[in-house]
Amino acid sequence: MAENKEKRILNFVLQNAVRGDPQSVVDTIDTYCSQKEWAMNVGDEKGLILDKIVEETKPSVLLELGTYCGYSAVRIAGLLKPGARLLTIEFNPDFVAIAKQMIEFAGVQDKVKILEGPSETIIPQLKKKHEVDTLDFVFLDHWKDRYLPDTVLLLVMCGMQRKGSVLLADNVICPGAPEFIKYIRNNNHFKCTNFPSHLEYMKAKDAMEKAVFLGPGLESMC
Ligand SMILES: CCCNc1ncnc2c1ncn2[C@@H]1O[C@H](/C=C/CNC(=O)c2cc(-c3ccc(F)cc3)cc(O)c2O)[C@H](C)[C@H]1O
Ligand SMILES: [Mg+2]
Repeated sequence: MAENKEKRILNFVLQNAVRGDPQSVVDTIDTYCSQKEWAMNVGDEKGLILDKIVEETKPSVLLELGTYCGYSAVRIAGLLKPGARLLTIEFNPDFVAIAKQMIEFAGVQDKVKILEGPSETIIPQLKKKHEVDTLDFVFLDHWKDRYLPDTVLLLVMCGMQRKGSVLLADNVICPGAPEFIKYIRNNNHFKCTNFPSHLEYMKAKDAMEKAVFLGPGLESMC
């Protein structure tokens, strides 16, 4: 297998983190990516915002779009109550392989299921194939121009958002997700909150956007 950055991150974790300890895996990735090679993990600063929102939402069924190396999947899984589960979608098989090993090393494999494939194919399968009724929490961190189409897909699938379910989007400043932001802030079925922060491991400004679904209006009753 080609030696690449993601493989080096995984190997650094396997050699330096504490097996079965999600926080140790997260801290070890942050150490590597801040000192050796930058990578697009949500990181330690925005990670604290993610932690707080997951903890206050107390979700049972969660979805992540864009697993990459599994950093946020491990971070989120470490906060989940017994029985809660995270589904994470990733279409690059090399990253699926990396994330699988990262998740298993962290000992959270019973809470996290990686769904391999493009989100636009997997999302319509969530109800029937993956027994998802509604989603309590969705973390958007995949290609930024896919945030909006996938949010609409999740809504259109009906029941994918119950009253109070939370969407959290990374990178709404850097690289930015302007179409998503324009849509979600103008949609009166969502209550939006912006969380200013910084790009992972850098000084550049970034932010996360939280959007709480207020429930379907009559016009969108399915
Ligand atoms: C079309 C298929 C869609 N459906 C899909 N279905 C399944 N999986 C998908 C889909 N689309 C993408 N993925 C996977 O998700 C991951 C992609 C993650 C993307 N993240 C960024 O681009 C980013 C950039 C920067 C950044 C900031 C500043 C810079 F200077 C440089 C970079 C920072 C950040 O925090 C960032 O998260 C993974 C690599 C990719 O295979
Ligand atoms: Mg990101």
